[in-house]
Amino acid sequence: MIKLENINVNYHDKQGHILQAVNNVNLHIQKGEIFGIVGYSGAGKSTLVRVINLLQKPQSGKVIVNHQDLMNLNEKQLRATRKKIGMIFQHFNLMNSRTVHGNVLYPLRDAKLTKQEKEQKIQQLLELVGLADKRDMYPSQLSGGQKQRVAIARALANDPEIVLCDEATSALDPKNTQAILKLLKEVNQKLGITMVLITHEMDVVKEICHKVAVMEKGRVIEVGKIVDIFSHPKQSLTQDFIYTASNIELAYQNIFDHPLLANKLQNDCLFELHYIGHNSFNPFISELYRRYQTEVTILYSDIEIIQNQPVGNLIALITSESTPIEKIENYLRQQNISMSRLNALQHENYYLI
Ligand SMILES: Nc1ncnc2c1ncn2[C@@H]1O[C@H](COP(=O)(O)OP(=O)(O)OP(=O)(O)O)[C@@H](O)[C@H]1O
Repeated sequence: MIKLENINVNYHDKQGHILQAVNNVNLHIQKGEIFGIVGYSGAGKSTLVRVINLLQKPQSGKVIVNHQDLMNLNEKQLRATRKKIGMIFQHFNLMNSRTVHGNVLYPLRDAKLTKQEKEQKIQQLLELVGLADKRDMYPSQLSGGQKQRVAIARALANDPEIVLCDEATSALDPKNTQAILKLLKEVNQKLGITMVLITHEMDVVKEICHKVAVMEKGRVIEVGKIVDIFSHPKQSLTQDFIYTASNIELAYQNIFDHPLLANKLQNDCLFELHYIGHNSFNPFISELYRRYQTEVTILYSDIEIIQNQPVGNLIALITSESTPIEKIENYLRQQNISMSRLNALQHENYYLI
């Protein structure tokens, strides 16, 4: 559906220096997917997402949407294509002088529909986003979450095939964030709209995306299905993002600060285990004891359901007197449980070895 090939975007700063905001990016986004692009501020996410509808023209590369290279379109063709790509912004970008109804009507001003058809459409959209009773209100009379609902209705007015969401929930409180993510998911499922969602919050990605690309300094450094990325992140930046979206970092702090654990940490091996799918329910801890008389003390554990798959994380002390730890690692690997040993003595800056 969307193919970005070798995209490069450069900016010039006031001193005339070139800044490479997007550096040779290749992405393939399938029809009907919710695709997340995550990265810290300045990574190039907004620039990249604006390339998809050519609001930002790249210096080089191909932007292919529905088998059409947008770089080859003339202005009129591009305007028609852009109508099929809706956009939602962090700060809603509503017109304050128009009512909710007026904001949703605006993108329909040139549509080849009768007045009655337009009214019917607006009514349907306002019902979809749960704002039918607010149609005559002005943006200043709405909460942030309600404003974003208006923005979503407006983005859907021209029956887009793609919706680009630029930090759509970053200005909202946690409750409204959840409600807007739920609505976006519904829109994706009911209308089959492909969504590209940029954010600096891995929690948002975890909640609704099917796939994610991680960006750093203009480059895509890792891309994959959510479950794979969360269970086996390859890059340390990806791991950082995942840690911030879980309680694992706090768990480490508590573990290393705990006076009773300090001695134990000197003698026993501390491990981080990750597993996905059915393994989350396998009684592997009792199995380790039965097979190898190995004791596992769980210091932290959680199981999340990501894209309908259980994903488990565990921090545990493993005491194995008679069996070499390599044998245990081997056994767990056979169960598709990945295991990393932590050097507990370096706990100021704990690290995986
Ligand atoms: N119009 C511009 N002129 C010059 N530099 C720009 C322009 N727009 C963005 N940049 C720079 O390009 C880089 C990428 O910016 P971009 O906004 O795409 O990143 P981002 O990941 O979306 O960040 P944020 O989450 O803060 O919006 C940054 O260093 C930014 O300062």
